[in-house]
Amino acid sequence: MSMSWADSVSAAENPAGAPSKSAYVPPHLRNRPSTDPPAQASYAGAAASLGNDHSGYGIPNVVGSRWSGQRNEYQSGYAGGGGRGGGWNGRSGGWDRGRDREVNPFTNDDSEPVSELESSAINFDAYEDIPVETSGDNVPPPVNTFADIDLGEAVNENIRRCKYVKPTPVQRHAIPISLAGRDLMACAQTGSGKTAAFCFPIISGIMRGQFPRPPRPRMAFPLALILSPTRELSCQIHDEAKKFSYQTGVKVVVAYGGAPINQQLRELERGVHILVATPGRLVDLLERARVSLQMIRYLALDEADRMLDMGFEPQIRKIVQQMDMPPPGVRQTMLFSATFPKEIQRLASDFLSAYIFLAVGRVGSSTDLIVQRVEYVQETDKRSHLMDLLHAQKENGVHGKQSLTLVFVETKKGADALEHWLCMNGFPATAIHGDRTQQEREHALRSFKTGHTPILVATDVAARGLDIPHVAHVVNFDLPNDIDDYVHRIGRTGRAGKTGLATAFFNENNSSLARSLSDLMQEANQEVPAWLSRFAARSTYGGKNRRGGARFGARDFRRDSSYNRGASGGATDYYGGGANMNSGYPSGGYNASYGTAGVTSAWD
Ligand SMILES: Nc1ncnc2c1ncn2[C@@H]1O[C@H](COP(=O)(O)OP(=O)(O)OP(=O)(O)O)[C@@H](O)[C@H]1O
Repeated sequence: MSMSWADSVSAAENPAGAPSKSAYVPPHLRNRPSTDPPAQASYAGAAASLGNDHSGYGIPNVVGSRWSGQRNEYQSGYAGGGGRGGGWNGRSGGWDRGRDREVNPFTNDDSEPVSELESSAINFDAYEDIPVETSGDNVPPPVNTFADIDLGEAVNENIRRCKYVKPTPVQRHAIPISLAGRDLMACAQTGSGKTAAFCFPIISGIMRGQFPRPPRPRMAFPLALILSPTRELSCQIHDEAKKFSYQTGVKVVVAYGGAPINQQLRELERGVHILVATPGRLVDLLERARVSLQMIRYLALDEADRMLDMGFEPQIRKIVQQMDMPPPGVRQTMLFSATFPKEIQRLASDFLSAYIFLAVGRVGSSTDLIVQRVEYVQETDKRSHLMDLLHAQKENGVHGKQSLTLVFVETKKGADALEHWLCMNGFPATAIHGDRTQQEREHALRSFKTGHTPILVATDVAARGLDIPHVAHVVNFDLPNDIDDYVHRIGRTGRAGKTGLATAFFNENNSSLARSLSDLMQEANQEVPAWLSRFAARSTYGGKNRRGGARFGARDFRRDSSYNRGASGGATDYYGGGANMNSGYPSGGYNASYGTAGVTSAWD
């Protein structure tokens, strides 16, 4: 089957101000009447300024009168896009303080020097004919070029600096949907450009929006919140968002655990429009009353299914539903991932209002840019087998400075042990896992990215989102229990139209994964070894396998008959029936309930 990207180129359960009895109430929320909607009027597009006249709150003046003579009015209106009156036009709008301190993010790239060139060399032909499905009411049509989207000149200039020639398929569909002010649940394959798909509309919306003045000094009132599950991913999104927002005046700040909080607090005090954060550190900042979410206009969850699974859901509910964030419908919410189990979709719908579901490629599928191999290897033979692979790579010249190998293991101890063993055997390796200090984690990643240590041994902490150029080979030394984790792990290679290789060591311990692995490989046009098919035939779906007893492939859970029967009126509330399918999907869905996916390694 051809699998490429087609078009080439509650209202919250517990609304703000009504924390549950047992919930922690930060000082700035205490004694608030429970019915007080946070800054409601401001979200109606009322003219207000985010200008900072508070001492010590040095954020740029978004639409304050001081800048009125320098802005361009945006003529193309977007419903719900945050108002039209204010647009900034790149360099003419900017920070009233600290502007000249804005470091040029395009000269501050610690990745390989070739990376910029490669961005422009994205192989869009690889993405022909990918199935795209949208469902929901009045889905805005996709665009073909960045010029078709009115993101503003400053953002367009940054797109050119990034060397993005045309939008990837998920960007073609997701950006117009978001610019139209619609909530979105988007599923697209690893490495397909989801970060820009949610960053561009947020930046553009903040640039053209009119927002009220932050009510308090010494407290940060971001307009947009981007949550991601790991520190490294948050840093990466922050770096990307800074490139996309360079010289727009939109200020992006990152907050994540393991790094000194005082530095992050100082940064926040200087002002923030877009806060990129890991959930744990954000909860800390909220509890210290140093951040308020009452002005949040945009909420994006990257790796949304991970953010809503057992490990993170309570923290996310606390942040989104139990603090002072405006409810769905008032804020705009965007959920992105490469995988979206139906049970997680169901949970996620609590956070969304009349949303559009977008699937580019089959939900949870892997890209066929990645050649997948599975080898039968007993536990005791894994090290020597890995050594053979690495030796072969060396001999074939695949393993050079530009080609990196990422080796996934199940445990932190296992990562330490394998790193040590590889180094002892003459293979320059480093490791990343949750028991390492943040400094060690960052050092390991840098050393890997620059090719100094071209082998990185990692737990699942590195499985999601990380965009490391030149990862030529992903080895699943230990396979995960969950097929979605496998999809994310192998997705560290074969990104942005490039090809990659993924090798998995399989043995009896992985029997429960056999069927979903075999289905996934078949679906991605990979050769499935006969022995794996035999394992698959013997095994049933189950255990921690989220796909349950269904056929591979999933879609908007609102289209399930069980959902429509079970939800009293919910089906019509959520899903207006306007489904758009550019290509057929198998009728099977997820039948089994979502299991307790292993959350072992230290996230955040
Ligand atoms: N329009 C574009 N043209 C060229 N390159 C692009 C474009 N959009 C994104 N990229 C590049 O593609 C790579 C992958 O993008 P990104 O990290 O956003 O993928 P992703 O879909 O979020 O992946 P994952 O599911 O693993 O998180 C990045 O290096 C990014 O710079």
